[in-house]
Amino acid sequence: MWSDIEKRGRDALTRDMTEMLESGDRVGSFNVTFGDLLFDYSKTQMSTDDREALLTLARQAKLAEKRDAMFNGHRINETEGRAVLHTALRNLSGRSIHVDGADVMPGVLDTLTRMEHFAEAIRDGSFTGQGGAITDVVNIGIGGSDLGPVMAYAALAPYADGPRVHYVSNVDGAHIHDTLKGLDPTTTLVIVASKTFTTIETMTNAETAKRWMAEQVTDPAAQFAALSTAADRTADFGIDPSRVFGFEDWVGGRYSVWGPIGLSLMIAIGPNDFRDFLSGGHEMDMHFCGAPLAQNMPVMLALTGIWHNQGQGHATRAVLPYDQRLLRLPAYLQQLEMESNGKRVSMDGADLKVDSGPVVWGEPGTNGQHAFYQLIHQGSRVVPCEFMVAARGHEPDLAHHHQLLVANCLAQSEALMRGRSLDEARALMAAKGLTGDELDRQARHRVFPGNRPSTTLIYPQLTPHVLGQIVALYEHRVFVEGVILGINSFDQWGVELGKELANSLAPVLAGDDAGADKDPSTRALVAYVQAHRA
Ligand SMILES: O=P(O)(O)OC[C@H]1O[C@H](O)[C@H](O)[C@@H](O)[C@@H]1O
Repeated sequence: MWSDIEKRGRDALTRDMTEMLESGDRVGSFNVTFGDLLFDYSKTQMSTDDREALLTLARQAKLAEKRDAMFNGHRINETEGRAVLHTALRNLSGRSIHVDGADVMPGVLDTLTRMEHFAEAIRDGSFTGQGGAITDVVNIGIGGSDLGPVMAYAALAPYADGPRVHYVSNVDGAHIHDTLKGLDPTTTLVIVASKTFTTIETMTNAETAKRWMAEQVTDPAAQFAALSTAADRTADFGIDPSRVFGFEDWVGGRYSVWGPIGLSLMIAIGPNDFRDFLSGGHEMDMHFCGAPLAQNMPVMLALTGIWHNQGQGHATRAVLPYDQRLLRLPAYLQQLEMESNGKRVSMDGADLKVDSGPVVWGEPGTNGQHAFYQLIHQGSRVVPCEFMVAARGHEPDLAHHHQLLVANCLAQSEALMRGRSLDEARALMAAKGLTGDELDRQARHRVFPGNRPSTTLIYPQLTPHVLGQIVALYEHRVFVEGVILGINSFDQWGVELGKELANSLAPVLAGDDAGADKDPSTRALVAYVQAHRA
């Protein structure tokens, strides 16, 4: 089956997308609408037959069964023996969900209610710091305990009417130093967000924040809250259980923004808007579970990804939101997609027969246009581009900005597809008065090969509800790609080795260990640091 997809994908590389669009009702057929969203994948080289083959691939991978197993709490994360139920965190339907016979929903909803009371108390000033109402919230976390709330807080800035929220993730002291500088410890709430409550970066930053607060506050722990699955460790840190919001091991870190890890977002935008975010995600869940595969947005987004990556051999994918407030979405999706599907063995431990998930990268438009789009248009490698844009912004007075933004977004996908031929480039140079060899040479630099694929996701406006739909769309896309690749999208063993070696290097850097087991290159780098750090 893979050989068929690979052959189809490679054969299609020379197929003319412009011609494909002219024939039949490709525009009407190569898109999916759901709720507020329109996903257009007509500017690709995928034919109707190819799409059928991809759908067959999905069916052969038992996609529907595996999807149902996830939603029904089966332990599909086999290498960690865990269920995968981030969808329960946004299940506002009243449906119960069982893990090993026990309904998890009462616990989920109870925690949601506790979060809402706490968020409201901060927002209305009934919970105060030792110097008065909370003005600033500092969320300390990394990876999944950071990227989701960071991304969503920026995305939903128009809805933020609570205290300011700041995010500290990096163990680099510069991050916490620059964040705390200028904050008043007596009116700051620190949230320590860590599923495991052992992550070295987070615990180091949390201790530093506690010392900072202790300089001016008699009871620093009273201005700390914790989000974690490890209640015992939060207690050891000194955080009162009334400000600990727990979750279960069936919430993966990179899928955790919907639950307690989203507390900073909830404090910023308020519980009602947070519920809108959840309901957007939940609607996408219902769509994913109910829509036929060919009209299923996550499925078609995933199959387009498989087509471009494994089928056509394009090793990267660019995510290009024409939405400045989605500036952290590419980083969020890097964790979601690459930590989930960057794996070279299948569920049973055998080597994958095809490449694992692609390298994901991107920046908001229009900024990227003035930076890396050169390569996207004229480089020798093809980069499938995933554009996204809102029909309207949040600034009615600046509607002309938004119109320019949308025009640029649509123009880029048009330019990628259309390109500019040598004849067209020659005509341009002739019009400038060039002739002979000079005309030819200058024209060649101005050729755009075109026929480069892209997809576009359009939504009316970036509301909490729409953001919920988009994030859940991408989560399920990752799931579908993982199922088709036959891998476990829910573990992350690939991050462990570096952590272990960092732990063993710390005493070497400190000079307490000679580092005899380290390679010559690493020893030389250590020696450099030791010589220059004084
Ligand atoms: O939430 P924590 O337990 O602190 O984990 C934070 C992050 O670190 C780990 O190394 C994983 O790579 C991430 O998936 C996780 O989100």
